[in-house]
Amino acid sequence: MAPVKGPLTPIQVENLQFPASITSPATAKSYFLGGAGERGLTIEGKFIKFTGLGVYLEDKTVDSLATKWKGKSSQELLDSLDFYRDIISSPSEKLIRGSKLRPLSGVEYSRKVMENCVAHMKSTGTYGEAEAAAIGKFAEAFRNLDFPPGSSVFYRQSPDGELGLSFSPDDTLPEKEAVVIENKALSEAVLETMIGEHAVSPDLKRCLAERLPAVLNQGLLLSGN
Ligand SMILES: O=C(/C=C/c1ccc(O)cc1)c1c(O)cc(O)cc1O
Repeated sequence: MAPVKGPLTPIQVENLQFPASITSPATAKSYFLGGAGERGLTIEGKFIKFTGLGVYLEDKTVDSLATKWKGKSSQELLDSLDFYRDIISSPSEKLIRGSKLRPLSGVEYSRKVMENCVAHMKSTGTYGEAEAAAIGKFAEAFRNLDFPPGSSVFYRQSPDGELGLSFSPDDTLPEKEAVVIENKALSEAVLETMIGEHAVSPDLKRCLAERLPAVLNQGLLLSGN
């Protein structure tokens, strides 16, 4: 397939801007913005938005998704758990940005992410000793951190199972990763908990389903960064 071109735009989630593309300062690898959305919790009957999540994909992800999903409508994609599972397991790198809308401590934030990841891995029978150790490493990476509004966590997921974590005071991708955790089940679980069966951001799922048909059908033209 030719280099992807099409009408991909940046996305705003509350006051957070997610640019239409990101280039890694470490590897010069570029990713396009598949979708972005809010993650909130209902507390005492009120929906409170805590984070904005953006999923960045490599151009070659489009090729791997196109065979099965080209020509499908947004509603068909939204209704297909397999579509999201194919994004999660596609043989390409994904970069996820989780930016804070409200202050959260590293412990508070990571506890929620870990709870969901462990629940998912247990439900699929992939949670064993190696995964428990990987979760320990994940907790340790967040232990002494604080996230003011606007600060970000970047998750780099490689197809061979690396999970790279970077922490940024703003929306810029740091040159150096803080930690790399080698565990495929955990690496995939992070994205699964965001866009999979029990997704913490239905808004992000909807956004991916709305944007990707144009990319799958016409290719990508990054604009308005
Ligand atoms: O975004 C979150 C977690 C947000 C959050 C909100 C309120 C708290 O007291 C703690 C954390 C998130 C995520 O990005 C990914 C995931 O799998 C689960 C989450 O909860």
